[in-house]
Amino acid sequence: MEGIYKTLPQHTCTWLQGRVTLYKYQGFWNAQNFPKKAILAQSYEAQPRDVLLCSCPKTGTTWLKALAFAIVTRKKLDEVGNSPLLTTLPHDCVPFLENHLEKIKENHSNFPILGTHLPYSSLPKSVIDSNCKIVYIYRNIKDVIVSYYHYIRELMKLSVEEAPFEEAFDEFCQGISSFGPYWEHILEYWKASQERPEVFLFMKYEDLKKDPTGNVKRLAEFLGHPFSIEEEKAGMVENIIQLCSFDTLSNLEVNKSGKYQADEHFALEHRLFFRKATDGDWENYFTEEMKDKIDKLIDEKMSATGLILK
Ligand SMILES: Nc1ncnc2c1ncn2[C@@H]1O[C@H](COP(=O)(O)OS(=O)(=O)O)[C@@H](OP(=O)(O)O)[C@H]1O
Repeated sequence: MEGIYKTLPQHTCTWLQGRVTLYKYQGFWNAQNFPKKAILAQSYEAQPRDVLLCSCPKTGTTWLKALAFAIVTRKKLDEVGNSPLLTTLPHDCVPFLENHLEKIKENHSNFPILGTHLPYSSLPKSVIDSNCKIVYIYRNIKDVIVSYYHYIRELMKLSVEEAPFEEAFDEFCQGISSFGPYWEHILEYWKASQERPEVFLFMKYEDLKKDPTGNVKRLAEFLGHPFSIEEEKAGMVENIIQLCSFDTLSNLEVNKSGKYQADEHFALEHRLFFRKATDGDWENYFTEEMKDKIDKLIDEKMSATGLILK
């Protein structure tokens, strides 16, 4: 299993000065150690009450995990101010299936919610067979590209001058990015949601920003933990929104320092999960030509879905 990546199509990222090579495994690009992680994750025996929070990187995963965790654990706390989210990175509250299978299994009876960036076609078969609920979050592709660019650039310790954005953009448009092609990742989940709408909730990062109250209530209902009238009157929805907001989370000591141990070889700083969280940051990076190119690409790939990624 160790050497499986050697047989796969590969691409060395020139914009990262050759420091990263991605491999195409089961139709999606990823790091060298991914096939091993995916195969392990696919051995997971899901239970019908499991809920998966699924996403491509940089689309709102951290935020969605925080919200789901706060919603599901709220009754165990005297007040929101005691939440583990104040002292724990959201990715450690809701672990990734592909990174922390053992931890998920240990804690499963207390908290059956897990996160994953796995494409739909790579999910454990048991997730489909058990009809597990799936929340899928996606985001405007242009802001995803900018977010991804800075995230990987910082991981590789390169400055903006050392990592040309134009090349990163071109690569992303070719579908070459971690868990990319981005549109294929969305399309697989979207198609599955057309076949089994009852187990899917699609959420959009920008919608969550525009209407946090409506979307958090929708999420809570889908997770099977709707807010009671008393809770709503007591401001529980707003408290959770506030707790999970970018301002709160990004200013916590735990999220400013500390390292996330993605696996036994790889750790990254918590702060890299929190950058700017603004909509439309892409306007500071895209030329008119880039905007036209990506709009055309997305029209081509997504027009049949009705999902808006621009
Ligand atoms: N609480 C909260 N609210 C709103 N936005 C948030 C929040 N937490 C993180 N972010 C922003 O989400 C972007 C990171 O995406 P992900 O969480 O999907 O990244 S990852 O896949 O977990 O690596 C990244 O976006 P950019 O700032 O545009 O880079 C983060 O800043």
